[in-house]
Amino acid sequence: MTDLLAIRGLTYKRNFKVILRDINCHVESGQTIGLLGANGAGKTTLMRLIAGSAPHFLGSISVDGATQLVARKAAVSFSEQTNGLPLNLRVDRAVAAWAAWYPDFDREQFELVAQFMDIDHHARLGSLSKGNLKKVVIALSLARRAKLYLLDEPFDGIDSMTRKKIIAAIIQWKPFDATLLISDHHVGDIANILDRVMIIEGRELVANEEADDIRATGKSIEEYFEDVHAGRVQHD
Ligand SMILES: Nc1ncnc2c1ncn2[C@@H]1O[C@H](COP(=O)(O)OP(=O)(O)OP(=O)(O)O)[C@@H](O)[C@H]1O
Repeated sequence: MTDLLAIRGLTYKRNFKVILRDINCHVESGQTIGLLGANGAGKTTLMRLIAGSAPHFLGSISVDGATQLVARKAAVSFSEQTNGLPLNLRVDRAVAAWAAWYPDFDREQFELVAQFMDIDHHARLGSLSKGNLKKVVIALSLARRAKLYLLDEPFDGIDSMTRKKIIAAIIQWKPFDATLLISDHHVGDIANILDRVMIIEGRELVANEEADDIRATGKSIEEYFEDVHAGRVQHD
């Protein structure tokens, strides 16, 4: 396996405040990674930096070997990119817009995911419930043929049946060699599908572990996260 994502010495400030400090990590292709952290830890900010939506930082970020903003943006499908879609747009128009904007958008893939998640193509985005809008966001994000998928809290405010559907869609449609980074603070939902766990705490990346190494200690991913959060796990 090769490094799909490499971050070196990443420090990011906003309004003179350090949001992330000296983040270093390497991620292989094909992995599903849980990016965990309490509210305000910096998960969304890290995703924005990786996706190229926050351009000014110290250090380097490379996705599939690309460090330049345009190449990085092309390699990453980030769920937050859908935030720019007007709420009066119908789902089928949003799909057309995605197909026009992203050359790697695969309509057939979208239709498969949409059918699986019962997405209504004629509904306007603004008329959808929170859960149904999340489904559209996930389907649009997964339908790009990207190297790296960044899903920012895909289960926030979602009922358990819908969560299960979204997780099943993720497992079924993630390309084998693509890497998926999912941020969450409810670890339980995604624990079983994770290959790797990263935890941000106190503005730093304090854990970056193989999920199986954690499981081998007899702890669940959730218990491990709680231990790190409570300072019960020593890190370098
Ligand atoms: N534009 C901004 N200006 C100043 N500070 C910001 C800005 N955006 C985010 N922050 C701060 O950066 C920190 C990290 O925020 P971020 O949204 O990345 O956290 P998060 O881990 O995604 O949180 P949550 O789980 O609540 O979504 C927070 O302290 C937040 O207040």
